Formats: sequence, structure tokens, C-alpha cells
Amino acid sequence: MSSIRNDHEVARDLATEAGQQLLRLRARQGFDEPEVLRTLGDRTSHEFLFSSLGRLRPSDAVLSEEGIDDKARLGARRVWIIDPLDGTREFSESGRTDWAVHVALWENGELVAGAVSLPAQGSTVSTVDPPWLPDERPTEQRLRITTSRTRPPEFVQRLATQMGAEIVPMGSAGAKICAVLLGIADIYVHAGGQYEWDSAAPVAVARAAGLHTSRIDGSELSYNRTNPSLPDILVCRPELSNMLLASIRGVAERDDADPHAAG
Ligand SMILES: Nc1ncnc2c1ncn2[C@@H]1O[C@H](COP(=O)(O)O)[C@@H](OP(=O)(O)O)[C@H]1O
Ligand SMILES: [Mg+2]
Repeated sequence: MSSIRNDHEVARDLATEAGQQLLRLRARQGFDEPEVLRTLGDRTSHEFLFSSLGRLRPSDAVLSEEGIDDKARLGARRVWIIDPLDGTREFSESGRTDWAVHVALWENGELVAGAVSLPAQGSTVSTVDPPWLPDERPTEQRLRITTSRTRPPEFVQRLATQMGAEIVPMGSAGAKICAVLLGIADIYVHAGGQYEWDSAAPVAVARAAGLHTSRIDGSELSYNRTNPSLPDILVCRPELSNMLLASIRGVAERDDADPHAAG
């Protein structure tokens, strides 16, 4: 294999290789001690990605969920934003395939490359060749909203009821955004807490594929900020974005007017 790889290929290859290491770790370790498996998974993948980026892209900064946040990144031109194991909880549960490895590159204010590997599903999506969005979705089909299986935003059930939509609970932000990319769901919505590494890589691929990506108030998702908190997100097929942003505003306003409306 050629050692000269562009940034898209580096993201794809590192996310894929880290995923292979995580699959081997899972097979070796088993599921009897989930907490040990989670800790080993986070650490193994972080160390592989951090050392590989140091070797392949020595001048670049790295922001990792599992690393020390070196604020030198704020003055850097290029920052790799990585989540070595997204969906850590699901990784430690036998039979689950909704966990991922995220590798993104931010350069001069923009996400410019990204890859999400879904090792237990045998696939990697990346900006090397972003997936083609499935054709216009059949209008008779119910909308499918994917959201956290363990921490869904409190308004999602009301949003789904209002739109006659089905909820598809799933672990990992990366796995959920891939579900939208691959036509398994139409919408991913989250609120209540998240960080830049949870969304940078899948958002890079989603944007390259033509999906809508924003905060739930419609404002831009921006990365490499002083505080890496990025607590809410909406990813959906582009033709749904205006309707969804209005609907989310509607259910949120009802919350403000009636604090007992939640749940
Ligand atoms: N309320 C919250 N506060 C902080 N992080 C949250 C969160 N809800 C979800 N996340 C993070 O977002 C990722 C996807 O969550 P979920 O599977 O619930 O959809 C997880 O990343 P990690 O698995 O990398 O920790 C999780 O930690
Ligand atoms: Mg994560």
C-alpha cells in the first residue's frame, strides 16, 4: 500500500484499523466485565489513533474524547477531532452493532474530512466516497426518527407523535448519523448534552453526502471551540429540515409554556 495518503484516506484507514482492533479486543476479552471492556476499548483505540496521527500528520493538533485537551489546538490551523469509541456502552453489550470509531479533520474553521467505522457492521463511511443518498423517500412511508436508546431528548416522543413518525432507538451518534446516510432512518435528533467528538466525523460525511446538519435551533454546528460542548444536533434529509426545525420549535415552545408537558 502506498504510504502517501490524502487526509480523507488517512481518516478512513485509521477509523477502519482502530475498529478492527476493537473487534479483536471484544473477541479476546468477552463480555463478563463490561466496565473493563469499555475502559480497554477507549484506551486501545485512543492510543492507536493518537500515535498514528502523530506519525502521519506530526504538525497537526488532536482533540480526542480520551486525551488531555491541549488548548494549543485553538491556535492550530489543522485539528483532528476523534472519538476513539462512540457508543462505548453498546460496545460492551454482547451482540450489539451500534458503536463506532470517529476520525475527522477540521481545517481553518471547517470540517474538511471525516470517517466513521462501524466495525461490527463491517463498514466504514467516509469523505473519500460519501454514500449516495437514497432517492426521494416514498411519501407513503412513515418518517423514522433515530435517537439515543438510553438518553433520548424529552421532546422526541411528542415530536414523533405530532409527525406520525416512528422512533428508532440506537446507541452511538455515529451509528445514528450513518443510519440516516444509509436510508435506515430519515432523521437524527439529540439534545441535552454531547461534545464535538461525538458528531464531527459523521457530520463531515453527512455534509459531503448532502444531508442537512445543524443545531436544533437551525444554527450552525461549529467545531474546535474553546469549550467542546455541542449539546444538540439535527441531521436529516434536506427536504425535511424546514418542517423539522419548525416542529422542534413548536414542541420546545410548548415546554416553555407548560413545564408539565414534558414526558
Ligand atoms: N446528555 C449527554 N451528555 C453528554 N454526552 C452525551 C449525552 N447524551 C449522549 N452523549 C454522548 O453522545 C454519544 C452518543 O450517545 P447515545 O448513544 O446515547 O446516542 C455518546 O458518546 P460515547 O459513547 O463516546 O461516550 C454519549 O456519551
Ligand atoms: Mg462519543
